[in-house]
Amino acid sequence: MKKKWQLWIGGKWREAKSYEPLNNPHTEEELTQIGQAEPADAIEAIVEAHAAFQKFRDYPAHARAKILAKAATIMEERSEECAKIIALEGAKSIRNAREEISRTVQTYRFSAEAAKSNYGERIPMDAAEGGENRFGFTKRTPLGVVTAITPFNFPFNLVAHKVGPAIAAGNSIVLKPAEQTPLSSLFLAEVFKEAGLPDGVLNIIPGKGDVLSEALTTHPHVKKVTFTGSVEVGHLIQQQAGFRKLTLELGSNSPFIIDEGVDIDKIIERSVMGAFSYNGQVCISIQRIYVHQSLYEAFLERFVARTKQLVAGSPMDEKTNITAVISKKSLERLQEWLEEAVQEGAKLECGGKVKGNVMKPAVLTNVNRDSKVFRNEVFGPIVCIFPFDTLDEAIEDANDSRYGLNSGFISPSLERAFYAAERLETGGVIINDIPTYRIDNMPYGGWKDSGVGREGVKYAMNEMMEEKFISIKTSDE
Ligand SMILES: NC(=O)c1ccc[n+]([C@@H]2O[C@H](COP(=O)([O-])OP(=O)(O)OC[C@H]3O[C@@H](n4cnc5c(N)ncnc54)[C@H](O)[C@@H]3O)[C@@H](O)[C@H]2O)c1
Ligand SMILES: O=C[C@H](O)CS(=O)(=O)O
Repeated sequence: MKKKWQLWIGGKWREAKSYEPLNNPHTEEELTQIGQAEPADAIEAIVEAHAAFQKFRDYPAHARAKILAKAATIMEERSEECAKIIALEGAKSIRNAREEISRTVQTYRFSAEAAKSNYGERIPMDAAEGGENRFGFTKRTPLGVVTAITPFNFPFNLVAHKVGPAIAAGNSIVLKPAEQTPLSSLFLAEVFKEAGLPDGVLNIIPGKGDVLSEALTTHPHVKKVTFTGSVEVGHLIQQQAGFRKLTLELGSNSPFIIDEGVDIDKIIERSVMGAFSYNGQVCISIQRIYVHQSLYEAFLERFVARTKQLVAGSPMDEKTNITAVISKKSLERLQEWLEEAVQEGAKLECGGKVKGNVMKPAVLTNVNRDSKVFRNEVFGPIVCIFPFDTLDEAIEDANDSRYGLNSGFISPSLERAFYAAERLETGGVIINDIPTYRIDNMPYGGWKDSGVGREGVKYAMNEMMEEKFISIKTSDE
């Protein structure tokens, strides 16, 4: 590991004015020092990106695809090294970290394919009087400089969901990674250099969000801002970005409905993983489980029993399920919300104890619907379980949220599945599985406060392009 990391601007490492230590959230040991970009560095990166775009916009699709495919292969070859980076800086269990890397490789491969599939539409001009002897079509063209601000929890793959589509479209990028997990992004400097990406197309400037936000969202060269993170910061960015194109991938408190007639033995493992994978620090983590009254007691008993078996330990240990949450601040908030929920009437069925920065996964029942663990996004190892009588009641409860990213519904009845799918107010409805399901080519994004726009490589790429209509008069007759 390098002793310190500089800023990656215009295809070169540049000295930062100041450096801050990056600590391992599990051991609290210092890993390295990270250069902190200032607004002037952000502007320099934007100017470099703008200059690089002037040539990169004309790179043919096959050349962009080749760079992306090569980057994917380099990452695949170095996948264990990448997984260790996530485990060290994000305290993600090494098994989950490996899964993230294998998805990241695929996200870059999807991006390589998307680069070659930028189709337009032929418009039937003669459908309107006056449209005879004209040929009309649409074409999508790149925007220019895209700025990307990313969260800590999937530091390779959620960055890939921005960098991959941006390069596929022919844009240039300035990336500001999360303060907690900058190493995963800085690693890309080497990967894309080796893959043949021209200097200046990808710039990486770690630093503080509030310090860099204005430059990244308001500079005249910036044509699109793509943000993944909390609702609170998303709203600030939306206010700053004005009329610029904007994608906001924000938080949620995902519901999972388990209908009558379901074989619960088949879903316990998946439900526990959906609630507690990466300590619940996943935007589509299961936060609220609604179980049909006829299954409630049995489900609760088995869910709690399996939760108690989860192994807490070091992220580097192959057996570990539960690790340190990302920061002390986050841990304190989780403890506060848990205590408050219990004071407001909830029953703590298991978990909640804290050792070091690790919280044992907590299961709550009888939760008051005004408690923060119900209303807000928990983003930690706490899940709430409720019984329901009728399907309408479960759907109404699931929709009782300001968020709407993914929901899950499981039922032996196709009719009830379609009924629920029509009525659940979320960007994705995952039938017969948990809401935590995502593959990287599916359209993905939120309703309500969970966001604006869609990712999932092809969808993100389309939102990083401008559509142009071209009409050609083919004859004077
Ligand atoms: N919908 C999705 O696809 C998705 C995916 C992952 C995470 N998330 C959400 O992200 C959140 C957790 O991640 P986090 O803690 O890193 O989120 P966060 O909002 O605290 O930080 C995200 C990014 O925003 C930056 N930032 C912070 N303050 C800023 C400001 N004032 N202006 C501009 N940028 C600022 C941070 O430095 C970081 O890079 C959760 O809410 C989670 O649900 C959503
Ligand atoms: O944290 C939210 C992520 O979008 C989940 S996933 O990595 O895309 O599955």
